[in-house]
Amino acid sequence: MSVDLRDIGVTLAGRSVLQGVSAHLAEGRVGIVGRNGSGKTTLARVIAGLIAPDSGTARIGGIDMARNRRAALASVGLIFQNPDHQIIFPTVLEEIAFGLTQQGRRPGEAEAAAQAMLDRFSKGHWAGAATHSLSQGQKQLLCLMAVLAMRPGVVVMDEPFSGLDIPTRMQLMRYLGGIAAQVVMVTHDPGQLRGFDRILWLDQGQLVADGPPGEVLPRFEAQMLDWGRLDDLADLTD
Ligand SMILES: Nc1ncnc2c1ncn2[C@@H]1O[C@H](COP(=O)(O)OP(=O)(O)OP(=O)(O)O)[C@@H](O)[C@H]1O
Repeated sequence: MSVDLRDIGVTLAGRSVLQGVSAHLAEGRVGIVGRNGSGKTTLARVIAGLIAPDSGTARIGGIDMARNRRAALASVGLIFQNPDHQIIFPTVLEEIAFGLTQQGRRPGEAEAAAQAMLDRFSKGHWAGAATHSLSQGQKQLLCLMAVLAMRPGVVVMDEPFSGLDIPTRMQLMRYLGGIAAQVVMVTHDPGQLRGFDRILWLDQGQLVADGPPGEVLPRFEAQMLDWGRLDDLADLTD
């Protein structure tokens, strides 16, 4: 799988949020970093097909999102920053099985695959649990399991680990390390990008660096620490 972004521009509510973002992403693990409001979530949504760019083209696996949206969407899964925006079913098993039936699997088969995904994370006992009764972190894990169960070619994740405890995070990172899908992950934590192949650094809607983690992350961290040392918070707002 690959994600091809050419000269992407996005304007939201009259404000330019992304400008001239171009990158051909063929690497297995791609991280997106940048300050609050730099456009990371917007870019993740463009890649996942939730936002059509105002200019430029986005292709997934060679398919132009604007021309064949259905085919492009079939190969990409998005894990939202806020799980409450993603969960729609009353029970955990239904939530995971739904996507699988949408892919054409029979209900019994979908439920068996959903149960297998739960077991994979030692959460088999969650099957009948009410989704609204889960904690935020548990909901986040549920969303991850639901998307991963569909085996998308590209998984786009927006701060997927923020609510997870350390053992669950480690378990999930190990799992992600082993899946065949291309992973595109937005995070504020460079520590989560160990082992990644490529990092995109966004600032004020533009790509300011694009390269291997060893090159991009030390510069990013140094810049963030420099800005963090400023006492005047007004200097930090855009
Ligand atoms: N629906 C919207 N309408 C108007 N402006 C928006 C909308 N969504 C995002 N923006 C603006 O676009 C800019 C980029 O937002 P985005 O959520 O992509 O940033 P981000 O890098 O993901 O931030 P964070 O790290 O805080 O999650 C921000 O200035 C934000 O206010």
